[in-house]
Amino acid sequence: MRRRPLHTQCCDKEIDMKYISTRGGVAPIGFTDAILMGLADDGGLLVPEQLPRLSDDALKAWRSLSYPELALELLALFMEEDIPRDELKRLVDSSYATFRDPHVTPVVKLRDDLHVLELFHGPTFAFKDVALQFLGNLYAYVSRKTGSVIHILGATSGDTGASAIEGVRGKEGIKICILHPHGKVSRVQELQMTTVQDDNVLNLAVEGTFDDCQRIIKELFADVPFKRQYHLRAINSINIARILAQTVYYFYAYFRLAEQGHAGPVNFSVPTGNFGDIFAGYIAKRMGLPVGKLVLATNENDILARFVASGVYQPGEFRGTYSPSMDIQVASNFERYLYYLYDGDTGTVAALMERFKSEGRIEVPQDMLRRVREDFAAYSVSNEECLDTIARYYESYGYLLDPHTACGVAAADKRSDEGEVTVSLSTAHPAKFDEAIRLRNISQVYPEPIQTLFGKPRRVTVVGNANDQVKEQLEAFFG
Ligand SMILES: N[C@@H](CCOP(=O)(O)O)C(=O)O
Repeated sequence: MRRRPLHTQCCDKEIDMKYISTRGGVAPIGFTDAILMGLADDGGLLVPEQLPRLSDDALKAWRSLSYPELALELLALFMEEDIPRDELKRLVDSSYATFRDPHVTPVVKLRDDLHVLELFHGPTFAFKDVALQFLGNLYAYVSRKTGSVIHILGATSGDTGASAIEGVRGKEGIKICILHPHGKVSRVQELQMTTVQDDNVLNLAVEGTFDDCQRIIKELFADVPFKRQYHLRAINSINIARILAQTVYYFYAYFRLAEQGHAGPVNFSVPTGNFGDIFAGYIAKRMGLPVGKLVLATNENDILARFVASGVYQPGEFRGTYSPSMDIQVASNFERYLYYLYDGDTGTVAALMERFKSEGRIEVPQDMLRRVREDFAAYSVSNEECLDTIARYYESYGYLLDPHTACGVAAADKRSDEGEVTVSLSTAHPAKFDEAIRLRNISQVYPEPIQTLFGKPRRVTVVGNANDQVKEQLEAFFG
C-alpha cells in the first residue's frame, strides 16, 4: 500500500508540481506530459501529486481579482513549471476574451439563500467553454512549443463536443474527432457539432448511449500502442487540465458572495453526470475554499445519488431525460474521488477499479460512506420535477433555467436547511434545450449564434458501437 501526502502546508511555490496516476502505475510527470497523456497509461486518471493549500491571506488578496486574473493565479499553481507566467497570461486572457459577459461567470441572486452561477456565456452556451476555450489554446501552444501532434479524441453527451470543437476548429496542427450518441443529444447540441465545416473536425454519431461512446474512447486510450501511433489526446474531463480550469469559478463565485458581505461556508449545487464539475469543487474545497456541502444533483440516471445513499456504486438502466448531457451511468471522475477518499492509496483504487470492471459494482464501507457524506449531499431529480422547477422559477422569479440547471436548483431546494447559502451552477443556456422547455408552454428567443445554426449543412458519420468501427474511422482521419 502506498500513501502520499496530499497537501503542502501553504499555498504554492515550494511545490514541484507533478502528476501521478490514481492507480499508481505512472512515475510522476510534469504538466505538459500530463495533458498530452490524458488517460494515464496504466488506465487510471492523473491527479496532482500534491494539492496547494491556500492561506487565508491568499484568499483575501484574490477576492478583488477579475476572472482572468484569478484564473492566472490559480492555474499558475499547477502549471507554472511548464508554462512561463507571461505565456500562461496570454493563454488565459485570450480564452476568456471570447465570453459575452465581462464577469465571464457572473453570479445572479435569486433569493438570500440561493444564487445562480451562470457558466454559459462562452461561445457554445455551456459551462464546458470555461475549460475548453483554455484547453484548446493550451493544445495549440503545446503543439507550437514542442512540435507534438495533437489528435483529439472525445466523447460527448451533448455539451463537451460542441465546446471542444469550438475550442480547436481551424487550429493548425490539431485535428479533433468527437463521438456522440446518435439521436440522444438535443437538436441545438447536434447542430452545434455537425454544422462545423472545418476540415480538422470529424463527428461520429454512435448507435448507442454516451456510456458506449465513453467506453470506446477509454478503451482506445488504454491501448497505449494505438494511442501513441495516432497521437491521441483527451479533451474530456479525463484530462486533468479540464478539472483545474473548472476550479476557478468556484473561487470566483465564493468571492462574489463575500463581496456582498457573506462570511462562512457556501454550498454548491452541481448538476452532475461525469462527476468532473463537482469534482473541481471538491478540489477547490481541499485547496482551502470554505465550501459547505457539495450538493450532487443527478437526473433519473442516478448512480451517484445512489452511491451517496448506500455506498454502492453500480450502474442502473439508462434513462433518456430532458437533461441529456447528464444521461450518464459510469461517471469518469469518480475514480479521482476514490483516490482522495482513500487518502491517496493507489493500490486500493486500482483494486476497486479492477473489481468494478469484473463485477460491475463497488461498495465502500460505512466509515468511508460517512466521509463521503461530510462533503457531499446527493439528490436525484425526476423528469417531472425538472420541468416543474423550470416552470416554478420562471413564474416566481422570471428566470429561465435550462433542464440541467433545473436539476441543480431542485436539488438545492430539496436541501433547504436554515441558514445555508447555496450557489447553484447553471451549466447551460436554456436555448440549447428548447424542446424540453416548450413542454411547459414557455417560449424563448434564441440568441443569434444559435438561431443561425438552423438550415446550415451538416457533416456527420453514423457508426455502430463496436470499437473496430470507430478505430477504422480514426485510422482514416488521423492516419
Ligand atoms: N456531460 C458531458 C459528458 C462528457 O463529460 P466530460 O466532462 O468528461 O467532458 C457532455 O456534455 O458531453
